[in-house]
Amino acid sequence: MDSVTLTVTDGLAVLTLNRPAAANALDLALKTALLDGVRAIASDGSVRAVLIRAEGRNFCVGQDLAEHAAALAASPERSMDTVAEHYNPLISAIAGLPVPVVASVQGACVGAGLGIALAADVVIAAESATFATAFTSIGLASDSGLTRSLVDAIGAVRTRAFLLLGERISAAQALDWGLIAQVAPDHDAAATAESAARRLAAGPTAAFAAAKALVTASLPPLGDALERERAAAAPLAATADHRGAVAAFLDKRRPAFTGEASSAARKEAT
Ligand SMILES: CCCCCCCCCCCCC/C=C/C(=O)SCCNC(=O)CCNC(=O)[C@H](O)C(C)(C)COP(=O)(O)OP(=O)(O)OC[C@H]1O[C@@H](n2cnc3c(N)ncnc32)[C@H](O)[C@@H]1OP(=O)(O)O
Repeated sequence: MDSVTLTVTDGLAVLTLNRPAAANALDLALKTALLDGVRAIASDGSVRAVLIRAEGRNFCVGQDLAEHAAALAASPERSMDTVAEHYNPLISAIAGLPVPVVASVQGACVGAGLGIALAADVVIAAESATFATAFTSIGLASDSGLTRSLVDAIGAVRTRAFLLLGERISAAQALDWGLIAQVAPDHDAAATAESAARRLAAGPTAAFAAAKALVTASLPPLGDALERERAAAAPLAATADHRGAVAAFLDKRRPAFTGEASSAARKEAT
């Protein structure tokens, strides 16, 4: 089964995460296929709007932690290479598309899955959808551009709390915070998102591109945030807190954090 499907009809590209049995957890195959899909869309001049959606109960639960545990065991330092090789290029490619991008979210939208959704322009969620950052719960800080997209959407104070407390919020709360554009009944959400994307695909594409570019120019550079997140990830991957939290998740038990400083923090302190 393909990790991703991509169709283009009447100017609308529909990119589907297709790993429902794993809650669309991002393994190497899915990350690679997503990046290839967005790059194919970027080079297809016939595309006038994009819909990012997912098969199954959950939109995306972020990095596949089983795969990550194996990478950590092999080489903690190298385990974060995927941030530079996959996550950062993927978020940049989505955010850099000159056409309107709609994300249709159901179920859990977590971690890098939240980063993917917020790289879109319009997020339309099913009322039972939930949103979480999850990073600090596994001893990481943040990635997928969320330190820019969250601050842009909900402000730095709420972003800090969202990252530090690791709470899981409802679609209604996300709408109230200004994190997403619309909430629709569960039975209607996918159709609502597709209808919005089809409307955009039939709209004034040049004007949409200009509007996107103007808003982007008013924000801090996404690339800077992605680079800071990448630099922060590797030292954290080497901490016992991170390794222990990933193991605890896979063992379905609560992690016990020691609070040790990362090697980078230790170096800075000396
Ligand atoms: C060859 C090279 C390979 C290199 C690979 C290296 C990887 C490097 C990683 C880089 C890290 C930086 C980038 C990080 C990106 C991130 O996204 S970090 C955040 C990762 N995501 C999480 O931590 C979320 C963990 N999951 C949860 O918190 C909860 O599951 C949930 C999403 C809030 C949903 O909760 P709930 O509704 O209660 O369902 P659950 O029962 O918990 O889960 C359902 C099943 O899905 C499985 N699952 C959920 N999340 C993941 C995941 N991220 N990875 C793998 N599997 C996941 C969960 O285990 C359940 O499975 P079953 O028990 O089999 O039903």
